[in-house]
Amino acid sequence: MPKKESFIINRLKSIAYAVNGACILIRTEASLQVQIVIGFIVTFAGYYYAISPTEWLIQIGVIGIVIALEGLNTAIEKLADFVHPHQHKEIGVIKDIAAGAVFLFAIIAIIMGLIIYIPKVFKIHFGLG
Ligand SMILES: Nc1ncnc2c1ncn2[C@@H]1O[C@H](COP(=O)(O)OP(=O)(O)OP(=O)(O)O)[C@@H](O)[C@H]1O
Repeated sequence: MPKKESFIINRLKSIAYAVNGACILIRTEASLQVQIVIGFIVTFAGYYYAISPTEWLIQIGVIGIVIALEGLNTAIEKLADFVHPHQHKEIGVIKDIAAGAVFLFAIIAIIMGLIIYIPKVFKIHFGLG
């Protein structure tokens, strides 16, 4: 009977697998790379417009959710291609739905960004508010 590995060894292995997955995503997925660049741009904007600690928490949370959703979308696309490598109407619908979920949250993220930044832009650049 194979020796059961300790709880800690198993957890460390899980972290190593997850880090490997994150590296694959960052290296190979253009859409995720775009999201990361946008994440850096809004982080710069956060410093520039001196957003509050609560706004930082919201902004970092939203960036994290967008990147995580993009990663899950990629996993669904790869799974769909592996299970059914040829064109199929249902595979198309499955991929569209996965992409649609990311898109819906991206719209929410943009609205949240506008709510945070529009008053600051008007105050700093137009002296209003
Ligand atoms: N096997 C397929 N059968 C039917 N339609 C497909 C299939 N593969 C892709 N499609 C259609 O093409 C769209 C784009 O699919 P694709 O896998 O290229 O994703 P993508 O959004 O371009 O992702 P990425 O650029 O990250 O690879 C899908 O949303 C779907 O409508």
